[in-house]
Amino acid sequence: MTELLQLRGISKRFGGVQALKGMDLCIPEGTIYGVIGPNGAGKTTLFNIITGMYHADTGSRLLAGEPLPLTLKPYAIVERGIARTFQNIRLFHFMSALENIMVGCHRHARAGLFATLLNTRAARAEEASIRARAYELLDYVGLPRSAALRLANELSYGDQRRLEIARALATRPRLLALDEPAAGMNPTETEALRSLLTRIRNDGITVVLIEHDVKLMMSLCDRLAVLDFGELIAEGEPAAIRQDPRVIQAYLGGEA
Ligand SMILES: Nc1ncnc2c1ncn2[C@@H]1O[C@H](COP(=O)(O)OP(=O)(O)OP(=O)(O)O)[C@@H](O)[C@H]1O
Repeated sequence: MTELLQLRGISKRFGGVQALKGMDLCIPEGTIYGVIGPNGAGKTTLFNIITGMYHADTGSRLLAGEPLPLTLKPYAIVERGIARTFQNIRLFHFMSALENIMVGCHRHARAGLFATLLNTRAARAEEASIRARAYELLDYVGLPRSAALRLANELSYGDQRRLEIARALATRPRLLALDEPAAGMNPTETEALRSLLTRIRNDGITVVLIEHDVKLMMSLCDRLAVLDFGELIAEGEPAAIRQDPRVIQAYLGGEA
C-alpha cells in the first residue's frame, strides 16, 4: 500500500486546550479512510490541518512523498490535490448547480483574464469544455440533468451534499476530504452517499472523512483512525477497531 498523505508529530493548541498531541497518521492511497472519536477528540482540528484551514504548531506532512508545508493556505492545498467539503454546506447558493461545479473546474482553466474578457475563440472553447466537464460531474454524483440550471439553494439537502462533492471533484483532487458528509441525511440519502464514495474510491481518488455515524463508518471505510483527547488511540481495519479495548472503552461503549 502506498501512503498518499503522511502526517508526523502534528500538534495544535488553542489557548489552554491541546487539541492534537504529536499525531502521526498515514492515509494509504486508494482507500476510504475514516476518522472517528468522541466529541472534542480533535477530529475537526485534524481535518482543518489536512486541508490548510488551520496551521499546526509543530510537525510535518507529505503528500505522495512530497513535502506539503504546514503553512500552505487552503487554495494552495487545493492546487496540490486535496479538495474538501464542509460540515455546514458552503455552496454558492445563488448560482446554479452547474455554475457551482464550473467554479471548481476553473482551477484547471488556461485562458487568461484578457482572453476571457475579449471572448476569444480559445476562451469560448475552454468555457464549452468546462461546461461539458461540469455536466459529466453532475451525472457522476447522481444529480439529474434537470438540476443543472436550478439555484443551489433550491436543491434538496442530499442533492446539495452531492453538489458539494461534485464541485470538490471538479478540482481533480488526489485526496477528497469530507467533513461529516452524512450529517442530516435520511437513510436513502445515506445509502446513495455510500455508493458514491465507493465509486469515487474505485475510480482512484482517496477519500478521507470524519463522520459521527459509527455504523456507517464501520461498514464503509477501508481503514479507521480513532482519536481521543488529541491522540491516536487506534488505527486499522474496521474489524480490528471494533474489537480494540481502548476504542470500546473510549468511544464505542460496546455498542458497535
Ligand atoms: N478554534 C478553536 N478555539 C478554541 N478551542 C478549539 C478550537 N477548535 C477546537 N477547539 C478545542 O479543541 C478540542 C478538539 O476540538 P475538535 O473540534 O477538533 O474536536 P472534534 O473531535 O471534531 O469534536 P466534535 O465531534 O464535537 O466536532 C476541543 O476541546 C475544542 O473545544
